[in-house]
Amino acid sequence: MAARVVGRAGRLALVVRSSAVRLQSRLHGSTGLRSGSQANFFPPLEDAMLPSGSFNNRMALITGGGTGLGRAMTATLSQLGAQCIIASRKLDVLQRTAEEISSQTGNKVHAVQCDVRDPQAVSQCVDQIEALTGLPDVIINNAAGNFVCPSERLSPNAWKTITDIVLNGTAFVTLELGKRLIQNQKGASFLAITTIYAESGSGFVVPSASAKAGVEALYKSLAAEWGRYGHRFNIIQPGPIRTKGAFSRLDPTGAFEKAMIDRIPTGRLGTPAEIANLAAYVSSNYASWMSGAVIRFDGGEYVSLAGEFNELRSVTPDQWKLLEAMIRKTKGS
Ligand SMILES: CCCCCCCCC/C=C\C=C\C(=O)SCCNC(=O)CCNC(=O)[C@H](O)C(C)(C)COP(=O)(O)OP(=O)(O)OC[C@H]1O[C@@H](n2cnc3c(N)ncnc32)[C@H](O)[C@@H]1OP(=O)(O)O
Ligand SMILES: NC(=O)C1=CN([C@@H]2O[C@H](COP(=O)(O)OP(=O)(O)OC[C@H]3O[C@@H](n4cnc5c(N)ncnc54)[C@H](OP(=O)(O)O)[C@@H]3O)[C@@H](O)[C@H]2O)C=CC1
Repeated sequence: MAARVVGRAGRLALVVRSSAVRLQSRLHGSTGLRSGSQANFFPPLEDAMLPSGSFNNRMALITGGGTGLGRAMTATLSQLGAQCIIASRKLDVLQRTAEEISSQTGNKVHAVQCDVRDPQAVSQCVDQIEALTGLPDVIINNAAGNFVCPSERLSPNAWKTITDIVLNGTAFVTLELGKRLIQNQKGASFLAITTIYAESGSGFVVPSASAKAGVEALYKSLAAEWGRYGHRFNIIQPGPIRTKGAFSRLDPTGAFEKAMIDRIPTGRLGTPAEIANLAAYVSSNYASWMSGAVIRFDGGEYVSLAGEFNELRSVTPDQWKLLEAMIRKTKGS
């Protein structure tokens, strides 16, 4: 009896799988029933969302603002009236970005060299910022380092490098600015960019997952402790958004991109402009009651990965009839 049931279930699984695969390949090539077409329902809007002038007379520091998502956030804040300071290791990259954005928006963008792993460099960077613009009203901790690597291949220095940039770097920038802001009785909005796997953990990016989880604990803790000084602390967890920095280190051959898009319910990657709009909102006075928030911004990828029955999306209506009939026939336990 048991063998008959197992046999029938096995045959059904085969039928379900092979017809799903046939349908998938007819619609979308070799894998992924759902990628592509549903993305038409979710077009990315690229223009700045907040009213122009929302950041007039405000100073914003964006770490890692020379490239990728940090650059997009800088462009949006600058367009909305902020005077921005971008800080990271590569001064030439920062200066090029600063000039490009300033020339488009008409608002000054300052480039300051800083390795966030070095607390002394961070302190000197904040001295420079104070001299250039005064203490910032908006701080976005966006700088990060990452690469995919089986954990058994990680050297102690590889671990230290990622955790120093992501967790210690964020802590050094946040504490240095926080202390000076408190001394000057000035409030500010702090935002940290983490990732969806800060919550779940993830193999093959273990130093990054551990450090980003630490950043989330840091920001939630300070949201509770430093509200009394006028500081808000929030977190955005982005899903996949194409940047050279991330994709060259996490999917160097491009082999995983299609499978990744297939599991995103909105059927596409995010765009830098979309996350820039969210970061601008969270950092603006429109969000002055938001603190301690963790905002997942991933097109639905996290819940899609988490639900153990989500693969049933590939079951066809005819197969559902068959499955339902089998389930209804079951009596007792
Ligand atoms: C499934 C498909 C996925 C596709 C895309 C998914 C998108 C979703 C993404 C989700 C989260 C993303 C999070 C991110 O943070 S993305 C941002 C990535 N950007 C960066 O990393 C930019 C900055 N990175 C760097 O500068 C370097 O990559 C760095 C290695 C992090 C730091 O550079 P540097 O200080 O120069 O460090 P070293 O080169 O001296 O290396 C230090 C140490 O680390 C070892 N190491 C370096 N690379 C690797 C590697 N690939 N594998 C193993 N180990 C590595 C290196 O050997 C050194 O150790 P040791 O001295 O012991 O040799
Ligand atoms: N793109 C994506 O899909 C996702 C990205 N994220 C997060 O978004 C943020 C931006 O990533 P993304 O734009 O994709 O990648 P990038 O590689 O473009 O950005 C990382 C930035 O961090 C700076 N940086 C690295 N190390 C240091 C350091 N020691 N000191 C100061 N700055 C440093 C780099 O500048 P420099 O080399 O000049 O120092 C670079 O500008 C990161 O926090 C990342 O974890 C999270 C989830 C998904």
